[in-house]
Amino acid sequence: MKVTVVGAGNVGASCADSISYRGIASEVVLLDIREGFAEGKAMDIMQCATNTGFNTRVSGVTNDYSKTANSDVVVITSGIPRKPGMTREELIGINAGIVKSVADNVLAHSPNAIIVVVSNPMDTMTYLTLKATGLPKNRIIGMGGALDSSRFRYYLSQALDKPSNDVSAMVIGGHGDTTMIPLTRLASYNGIPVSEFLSEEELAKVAAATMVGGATLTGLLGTSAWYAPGASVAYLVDSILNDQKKMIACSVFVEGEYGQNDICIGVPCIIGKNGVEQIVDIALNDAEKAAFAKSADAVRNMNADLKSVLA
Ligand SMILES: NC(=O)c1ccc[n+]([C@@H]2O[C@H](COP(=O)([O-])OP(=O)(O)OC[C@H]3O[C@@H](n4cnc5c(N)ncnc54)[C@H](O)[C@@H]3O)[C@@H](O)[C@H]2O)c1
Ligand SMILES: O=C(O)C[C@H](O)C(=O)O
Repeated sequence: MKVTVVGAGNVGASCADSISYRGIASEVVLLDIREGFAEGKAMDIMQCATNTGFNTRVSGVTNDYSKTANSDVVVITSGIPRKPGMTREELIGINAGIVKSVADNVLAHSPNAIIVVVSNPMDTMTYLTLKATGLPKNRIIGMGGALDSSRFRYYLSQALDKPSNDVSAMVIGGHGDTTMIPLTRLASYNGIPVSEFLSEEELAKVAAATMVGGATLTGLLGTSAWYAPGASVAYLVDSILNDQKKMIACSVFVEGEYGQNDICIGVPCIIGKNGVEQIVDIALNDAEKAAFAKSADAVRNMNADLKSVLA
């Protein structure tokens, strides 16, 4: 199985590293516009093979899409990241043009690929990719919820002082500092509601930390995060290529689910060889419904800025 990762920067390279380290695909192509950069990242990753024991072939190319031909999955990470103090939404001006041209190039060489969109503002870039390519909605998946959910589980595990893998929790809604919805009511520690162990105040703190998880890391690092984003993409790609049918919160095109239409937003999805195989439309309580409607409005407003790119 072949995966192309467009953008060999922090997230793209980390994603290629995670996919090859875990043997998820037989071939990974990294593509970047910076001369020699993807080639260098690919060579560095390949030189891990004997120490970590993987057999994935990783190669890098400078803007040569012919080398990406017939990819099963294409991950788009090209574009600029935010700096401390910025929101993801501020990246739209530069990233929309990049993502659109990349999506056109990708499709010309891999007409059957499933596309995973990572570039920010991710929900809007996912919507743009869907509209610009005209691909069926099951083949365009925005990655954000997998990362936000892993951060939610991390913060819960810190508050519980227990391992993250014993915690089950999901974040839905937009992938933005104010649009994420950590589903605290449904989070559990080994099947037991977390509210049995943490006070309302502690849970509110965990939810707030989750929502600004990306901003916190950007403040510490000077640019946005990459290890957990790369690993989250690999987790999603694994479910596609190996038809695992995992339930993962992804930004997908909704048509009536959660009371919304004509936007891409984070909802629980069954992810398998056909991409998005099902949207799991669970019953939210009134507060969660209100939060989802507000999040959807913000995502919809952002999409309005795409008019000139999609014209
Ligand atoms: N969805 C998420 O959960 C999530 C997580 C982390 C980062 N991101 C986003 O991913 C994007 C990349 O972040 P990063 O930290 O890897 O940035 P980065 O600057 O390290 O890497 C971006 C790379 O894209 C390349 N690039 C730019 N234009 C290109 C084009 N037209 N074709 C091919 N490559 C091109 C650049 O040369 C660069 O190497 C940002 O928009 C960031 O906000 C999203
Ligand atoms: O925070 C960012 O800007 C990057 C990414 O969306 C993240 O959540 O790490």
